[in-house]
Amino acid sequence: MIKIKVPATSANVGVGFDCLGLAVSYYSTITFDESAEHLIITGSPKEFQNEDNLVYKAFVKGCNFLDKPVPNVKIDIEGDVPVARGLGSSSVCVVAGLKAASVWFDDAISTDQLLVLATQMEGHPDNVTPAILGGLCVSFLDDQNQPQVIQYGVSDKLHFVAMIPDYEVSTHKARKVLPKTLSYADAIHQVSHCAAMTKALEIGNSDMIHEACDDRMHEPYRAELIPDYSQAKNISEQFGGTMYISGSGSTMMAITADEKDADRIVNNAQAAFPKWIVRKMAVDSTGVVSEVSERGKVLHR
Ligand SMILES: Nc1ncnc2c1ncn2[C@@H]1O[C@H](COP(=O)(O)OP(=O)(O)O)[C@@H](O)[C@H]1O
Ligand SMILES: N[C@@H](CCOP(=O)(O)O)C(=O)O
Repeated sequence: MIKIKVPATSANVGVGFDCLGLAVSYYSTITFDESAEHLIITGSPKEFQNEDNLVYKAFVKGCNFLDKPVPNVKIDIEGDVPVARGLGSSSVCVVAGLKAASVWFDDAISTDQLLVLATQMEGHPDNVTPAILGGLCVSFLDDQNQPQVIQYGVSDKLHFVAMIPDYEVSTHKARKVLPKTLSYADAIHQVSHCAAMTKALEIGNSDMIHEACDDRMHEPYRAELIPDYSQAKNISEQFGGTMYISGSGSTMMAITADEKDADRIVNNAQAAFPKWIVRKMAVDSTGVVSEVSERGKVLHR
C-alpha cells in the first residue's frame, strides 16, 4: 500500500497572484492499493467516486508519462483539506495521484518532472509547487513552459490563522470575475508589494507585511464572492492581524507576529462564525511525503 500525505496550500499570499504559495500544516492523506476491480474510490464525496476523480486522473497521467499500464487500484481519500475553499484541494489531488504513480513504479518521476506534470494539470504553479516542496515558494513558467521555483524562508515569529467558511468558492468561477488587463501603475504597485511581501515574511516584520499586503490583481474582485469578507477582515485587523484571501477563497488567512493576537483572532472569528473552521496553522516545510507498507509493516518512506 502506498500512502501519500499532501499539505494544504495558501496560494497568492495576498499580492503574489499565480506565483506565490505557502504550504501549511493541514493535510490530506490518500492511500493507493492493489485492487481486483478496475477502480474503487472511497472517502471522497460520492460525486467524485468515478473515473473523473482528479486523484485518479493524475495517477493515470503519471502512469502514461512513464509509459506504464495503469494498474487496477483502490484509492482512499481522507483528510482535512476542504473542497473549493482556497486551500488547494485540487493540488492535493493532483500531487497525490502523480506522486503515487511515481512511487508505484519505483520513484520513477523526478521532483522536476512532478512539478511540470502537476503544473500542466493545475494550470498555474502556485499551489502545486509548495504542495510538492513545502514552505513559501515563488514559481513561474519559463519560455519553454517549464516551472522555475525559488523558495523563501518564513520567520517562525509569524502565526497564521485560517478562517474557513462553510461555503465554497470555485477557483474556476473566481478566475472569471477578474479583469483582463492591468494598468502600468497597478503593475508597478503589484511588483513592489510582492517583492516586499516575500522579504517581510522572511524576517517576520508584521508592519511591513501589513503595508505589502495590498493587492490590486484579484482580491478587490473576489471579495465580492465572500459575503463575510469585511467582517472577517475587521476581526483580523482589530487584533493586529493582516488578512488576505487564501487562493481564490473562500478561506481568509490572517497573519500576526503575536501569538496572543492569533488566539484572539481565532476566538473572535469562531464566535462570529460558529459554523466555520477557524484554526491556527504553521508553515509546512516538507511538502508531499510518501510511505510504502505491506501488512502493517512500513517498507520505506
Ligand atoms: N476529495 C476529492 N476527490 C476528488 N476531487 C476533488 C477532491 N477534492 C477536490 N477535488 C477536485 O478539486 C476541485 C476543487 O478545486 P478548486 O475549485 O480549485 O478549489 P480548491 O481551492 O480547493 O483547490 C473539485 O471540484 C474537484 O474537481
Ligand atoms: N492563483 C490561483 C490560486 C487558486 O488557489 P485555490 O486554492 O483557490 O485553488 C488563483 O488565485 O486563481
